[in-house]
Amino acid sequence: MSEVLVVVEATKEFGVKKVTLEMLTLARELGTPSAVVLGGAGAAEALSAKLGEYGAEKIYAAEGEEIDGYLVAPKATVVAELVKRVQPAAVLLASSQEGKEIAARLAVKLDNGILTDVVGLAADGTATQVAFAGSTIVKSKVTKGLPLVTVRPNSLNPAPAAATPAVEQLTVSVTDADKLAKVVERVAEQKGSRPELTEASVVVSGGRGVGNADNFKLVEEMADLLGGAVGASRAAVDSGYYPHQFQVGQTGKTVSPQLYVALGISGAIQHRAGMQTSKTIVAVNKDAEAPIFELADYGVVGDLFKVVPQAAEEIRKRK
Ligand SMILES: Cc1cc2nc3c(=O)[nH]c(=O)nc-3n(C[C@H](O)[C@H](O)[C@H](O)COP(=O)(O)OP(=O)(O)OC[C@H]3O[C@@H](n4cnc5c(N)ncnc54)[C@H](O)[C@@H]3O)c2cc1C
Repeated sequence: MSEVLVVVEATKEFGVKKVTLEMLTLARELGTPSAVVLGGAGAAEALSAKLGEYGAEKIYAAEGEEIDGYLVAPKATVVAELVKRVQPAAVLLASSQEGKEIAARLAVKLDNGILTDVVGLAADGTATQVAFAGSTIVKSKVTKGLPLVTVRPNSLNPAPAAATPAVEQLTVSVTDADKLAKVVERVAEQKGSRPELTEASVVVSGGRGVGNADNFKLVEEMADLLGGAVGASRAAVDSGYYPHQFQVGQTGKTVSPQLYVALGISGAIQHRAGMQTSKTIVAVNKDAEAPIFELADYGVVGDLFKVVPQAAEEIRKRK
């Protein structure tokens, strides 16, 4: 079976991201998964056990300052060279900011088609995407080159399938043009005990209806009760209620959890763009005409300051 390249997303603190495990699971249905690790020295060794646990038969590693010290351009160059050499059946990247940018550059370098935000990929290269607030399923195929797709996090359940990957170090030869944007400093994001927003299986988001920054405690409390992450609408972020890195939507993060709870959010199209593929959507809004109710599986028309404490109380009881 042909190789399927999976470009690994990982963090120093938490290791391999869940979306990578999803991509390895998907890759096993298409061919033989090979993980591509692009990072600092020793990254492949640190990640190999986890990648093997989810079926990576091989790990291609491009490591060191040439890769880690710059933004995405060197990564795209390395993956493009690898694709030309191994001629994989498909290339999978995460639908993250970085994954999409590498994929776009790859498509240009290889003169290849690209599909983003894919939630499924069949062995014949037919990709599934979800559009228009989840109301339309789109089936598409790359018509030029190989299936080059970015996979939306939380699209499938990662399943382990043990393998013992051999690690192959790649020779990194990047051009000066790849080094035009250098990383000068890295500051670790302050993280609490909550899951990462794009990886969480439960997201509780607050909008302008939450009223002020202090009231966001209510949103946080609900998220903690459900073991979820906190999100926010742009209006909430712009009003200073919650930090920008938690914004969900077109100009924020894309989430696709099992459960999305929208508190005091109207459901503007730009907000929907970031959460419409959530499996179950619950909305609390005092306006029965709010567009979020067109999308919600369960809706409560009411004042969130009355509804949320009651819901929290009930969840606590059932716990
Ligand atoms: C180019 C562009 C990009 C954008 N990108 C994004 C994006 O990434 N993410 C995003 O979210 N938006 C984005 N927006 C903004 C978007 O259009 C909306 O303005 C925004 O989503 C509205 O946020 P909201 O629903 O919190 O606020 P509002 O639209 O003001 O809605 C607040 C809601 O809270 C309800 N409410 C008020 N008080 C209570 C209460 N006590 N209890 C219950 N309900 C209550 C109201 O009935 C109302 O429906 C973008 C806009 C543009 C033009």
